[in-house]
This record gives sequence, structure tokens and C-alpha cells, in this order.
Amino acid sequence: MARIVFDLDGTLIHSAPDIRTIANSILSEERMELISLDETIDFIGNGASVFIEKMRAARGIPDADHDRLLTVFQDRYETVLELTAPYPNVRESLAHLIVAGHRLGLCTNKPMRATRAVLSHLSLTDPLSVVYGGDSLDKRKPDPAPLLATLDDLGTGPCLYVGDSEVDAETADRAGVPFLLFTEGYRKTPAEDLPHLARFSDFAELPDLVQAQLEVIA
Ligand SMILES: O=C(O)COP(=O)(O)O
Ligand SMILES: [Mg+2]
Repeated sequence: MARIVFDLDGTLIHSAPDIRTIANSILSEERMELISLDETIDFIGNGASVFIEKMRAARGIPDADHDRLLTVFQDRYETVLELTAPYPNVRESLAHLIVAGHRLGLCTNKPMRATRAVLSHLSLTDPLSVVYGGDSLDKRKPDPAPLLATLDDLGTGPCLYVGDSEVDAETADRAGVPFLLFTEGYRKTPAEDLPHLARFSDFAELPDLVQAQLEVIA
């Protein structure tokens, strides 16, 4: 039985449309041009503070406004949830992995309050027995510390990390954890250019893929 850790944004859930809504509510109050979904996806991956940094850079908003905008962003992050949904077959896949005896965890750069809110809104809290957010430790991905802490809390046994992005591939590499790449998320680099053990495009494929990869790494 294995420990399987998932990334959140762009892996278990498609959250960019809600993140865009929050960003645009701020930009409209600042009387700035709004951002597209593609720009939003470009800014996601390194946590809330880096998102605001990239958004400010794209619209020429000064550093002095950073903390104020980040606070507004974080507050709205917990309440704007209507457009977010799990990718197809995520729920079934997690249920299947649990029935097969695996222990599941989450390691995201999304702040913990927003993470808890969206997991509860989508009824995804129960399958994930350990959850680390971008502010759980003083280091976040691509530093390997949060992934290693998540795995530690899940106990012992073989492990896998499942994510969608450059940040996830680097985190897994630095932690020495085999990486499964979900190809339908927010990655900007061609899949072939990211280190990964295997990749998949539909969560319906994941239980069989996990089984096959565990035989490879065992
Ligand atoms: O909050 C972010 O920027 C990214 O979140 P993720 O680590 O779940 O992809
Ligand atoms: Mg992600």
C-alpha cells in the first residue's frame, strides 16, 4: 500500500476561473485592465504572493501596494468558489485508490484557509488524510520540505507525487519522489521536457497507472 500525494490547482481541481474572478475584482477596483484566463493560468503555481506579484507586474502596479492587494486577494479566496470544479473522474479515482488501500495527501501552494474552503465546498476533504498548504511551513514548493512533511505524516511505504506543473516536477525531483504528471492542468512547458515517471490525461486512468508504477518502483 502506498502514500500518494496530490497537488491541488490544475491537478485535482480547475480553479483558474474563480481565481481570475478574484483578480479582476481587484483590478477593476484599482481601475486597471482585467486579465484573461490564460494570463491567470500563467500567474498560478507559486502561491498567492507570487500571483499578486505577477499580476502587479503585468499591470504596472507598484510594490508599495503589494501587501494591501494580497490581503484582499486572500480574503476573497475563501468565498469565491462557484466556478471551481474537480477535473473529470477525480472523485471516483480517489475513492478507488482508498479502497485499494492507499493513503492520500495533498501538498499545494494555495494558502491553507483557501485550501480548506475549496476542499470542503467540493466535498474533497474526507479522502485526503493529510493536507499541507503554501503557508503551512516557512518554505513552499518547489522546496521539497512540504512534500516530504506530507509524506512523513502519511506514515511509511512506497510513495508517489501527482501534479500538473513545472513547480511540481521540480519539487518531486528535489524530494527524490517518483512523479506522475497530469497533462491537462496549468503547465507551460512541453510534458517531454519535465522529469516524470509517467503521465496521464484522465483521472479514470490513474488507479491502473498507480498500480503499474508501484510495480516498477517496488
Ligand atoms: O496557489 C498556487 O499558486 C498553486 O497551487 P497548487 O500548488 O495547488 O498548484
Ligand atoms: Mg498545480
